[in-house]
Amino acid sequence: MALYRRIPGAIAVITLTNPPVNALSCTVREAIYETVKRATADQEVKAIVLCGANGKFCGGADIKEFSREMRGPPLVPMIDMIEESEKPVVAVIEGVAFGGGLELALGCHYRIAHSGAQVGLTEVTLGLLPAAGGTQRLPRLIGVPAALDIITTGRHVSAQEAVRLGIVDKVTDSSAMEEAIEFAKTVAGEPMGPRRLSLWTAACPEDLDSLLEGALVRIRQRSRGALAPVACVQAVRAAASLPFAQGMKKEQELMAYLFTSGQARAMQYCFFTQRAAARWTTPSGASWENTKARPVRQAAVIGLGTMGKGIAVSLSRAGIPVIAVETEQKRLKAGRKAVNSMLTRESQKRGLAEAHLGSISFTLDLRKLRDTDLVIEAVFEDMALKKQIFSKLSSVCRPDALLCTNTSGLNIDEIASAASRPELVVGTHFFAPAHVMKLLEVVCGPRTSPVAVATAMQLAKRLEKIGVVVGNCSGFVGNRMMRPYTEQAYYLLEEGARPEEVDLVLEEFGFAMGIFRVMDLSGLDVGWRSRKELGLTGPKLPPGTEARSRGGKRYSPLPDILCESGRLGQKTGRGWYLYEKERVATPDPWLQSFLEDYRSRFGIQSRRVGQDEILERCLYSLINEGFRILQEGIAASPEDIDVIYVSGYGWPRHRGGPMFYAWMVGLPKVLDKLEHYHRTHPDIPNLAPSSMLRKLVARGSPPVHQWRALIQQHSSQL
Ligand SMILES: CC(C)(COP(=O)(O)OP(=O)(O)OC[C@H]1O[C@@H](n2cnc3c(N)ncnc32)[C@H](O)[C@@H]1OP(=O)(O)O)[C@@H](O)C(=O)NCCC(=O)NCCSC(=O)/C=C/CCCCCCCCCCCCC(=O)O
Repeated sequence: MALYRRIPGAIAVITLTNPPVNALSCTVREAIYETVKRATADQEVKAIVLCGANGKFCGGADIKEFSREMRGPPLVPMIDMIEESEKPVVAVIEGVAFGGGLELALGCHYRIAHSGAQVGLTEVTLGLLPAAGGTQRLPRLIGVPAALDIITTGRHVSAQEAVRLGIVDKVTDSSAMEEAIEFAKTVAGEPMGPRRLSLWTAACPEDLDSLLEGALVRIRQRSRGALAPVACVQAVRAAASLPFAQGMKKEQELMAYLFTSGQARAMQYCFFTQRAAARWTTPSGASWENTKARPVRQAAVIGLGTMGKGIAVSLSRAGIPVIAVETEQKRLKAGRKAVNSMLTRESQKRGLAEAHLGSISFTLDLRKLRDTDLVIEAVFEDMALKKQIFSKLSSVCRPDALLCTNTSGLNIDEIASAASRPELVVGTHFFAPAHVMKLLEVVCGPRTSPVAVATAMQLAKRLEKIGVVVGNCSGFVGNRMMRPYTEQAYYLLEEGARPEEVDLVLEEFGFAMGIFRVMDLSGLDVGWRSRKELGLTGPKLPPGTEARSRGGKRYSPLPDILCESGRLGQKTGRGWYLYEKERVATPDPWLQSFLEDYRSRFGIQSRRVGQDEILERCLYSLINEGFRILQEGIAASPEDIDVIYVSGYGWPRHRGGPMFYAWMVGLPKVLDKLEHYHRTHPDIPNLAPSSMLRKLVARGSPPVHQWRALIQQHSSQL
């Protein structure tokens, strides 16, 4: 709703009241209409102040309403009505003014912001465009180049930048409300014509075409295949070249197109699932609601390799004092130097005073950890070493200290077995670079206690990461699903495809990088080491093992051969591609002839592999593993899997995540294709459709949010 009150000085104050973010729901829109009409009709009122309850102006349109039939007054005429008011309307921007919230403020004649506020036209992040006049008013207010950036990226703009750009008229450190009331009194009675943005012309650079073309190039690099940012560019072009009314018509047309696109649906699904991941539960009945996290006042990180450094920086940035431990003086010194320079860069980038960072001390002495609340071990992926550390930690740390292991796939339960308090051992799978990447898989072993899960999830929140609770299995959720995906990519090469063909298909799907470019970037030796560890290649491989088969299943030795010949990816200048100029991947003629030799050595008839087959085999095998993960209870819901893939594995947001994508494609189609590919490749068990997929198809392919109920009938590892 919107509350109306009249205050001394002939001012009407209208307060949007719809917790938690004062979204513009049907009821709120109705109330705005009514209260603005009341204020404009009231002879005693000379000016109107529009604000939001609880220190937040407005979080925009109510996103939940987008999936229902639209009811109530639309936003556009409501904002027009405000702009047309003869009495000045002053928006008080505290907290946030996002999406429709900022568009509402742009319809007001003045905007006063608190210094801590943020504004933005965030619709593009939801697969939409600012269709309540935002694409037409913002360019008129601040010029086409700045508006284009804000509209196509959806980025959050600080109050300081907003006043610099001219989005808001004034910023204050004290009460924005009081400031606005006093200001409203001074402009009461003035003509409002010059303040109506719809009557302005957008300041436009001479070479509009090259500005817009440049934006499209950046969009293609950042979010290939996404429709919304491209539509945003078209709408801004209309603002630059058409009268307001025609620009608004274009905005509405583009919105109608986006609104009904699957992409908007997928991105709104991502918005809600990301928030839902914080509401974790386990089948034992423990949940975010009934389990209290332990306070973390001091933390420690063991190991200052790539991951340890990033984790230490993340903790410090969250204001948590950290003790960083290494085993050798030389490594400690190098780690300290690297961490300190990362922190300096961080504080410069974020404008943080060093005082806001948690202090980091560096030591070789594990005994210094006796008072820490939480330890994150981040040494190499070596089970024996990790167990040794956990055994030592048990004797050094307080009995209630939480012991976390940063591993990308090792057995948490086995690590916990080395600790005297296995219930306080939890896996924290950070993603590299750990101070940048948003995802944190919180891995529960069978003995992990609810309080350990709650504390790790609370930590994720403090680190501004998206924590997702997962069960314990090799690779957990994310890396486990990557295996069948990468294996398919190798098999496709064996059968006739080239790395650049596979990558192109995946990049056109929306991944920033295809799988072969990703492998080259992270180093082919990462996977090689783990395959050697598993005895799939290298010295542990039993003599006489067939080159292309392991345990009766198809195996591709391609990546092993590449590693053996020193092609480890970007770092060695060659991998699946050639890197003559640093980081630029070029198809390598050597690889092409190597693949031809390989195929003839093993009698493989090379064929042209179509784009559909590349996409389906790679993605459906990954999705199929996702269904197995659900079946085994390693993930609590399909939504959790999707959050992991979108926030940690570069899955395009406009495709919603693998499980959502499967549903959008149609579960019967996914099943049908998997059956077909499994018939053609019976030696690839990953292609055999999972029973969960079959079950969902048999139940009529219910929407993703209904799967959880079906899954709960299976056993859970969480
Ligand atoms: C920064 C935030 C605002 C707050 O962050 P934080 O404090 O961390 O809290 P959160 O956990 O994120 O959120 C708290 C809960 O609030 C829920 N929430 C947040 N924002 C919204 C919202 N806008 N609507 C609904 N619910 C919201 C959130 O889910 C949390 O609840 P829960 O935990 O999940 O239960 C942060 O929340 C944030 O960033 N929010 C989103 C801000 C945003 O992006 N806003 C833009 C929204 S879109 C918009 O405004 C569009 C405007 C123009 C629309 C014009 C008209 C549309 C209809 C036209 C149709 C025409 C097509 C016709 C087709 C045809 O022809 O058929």
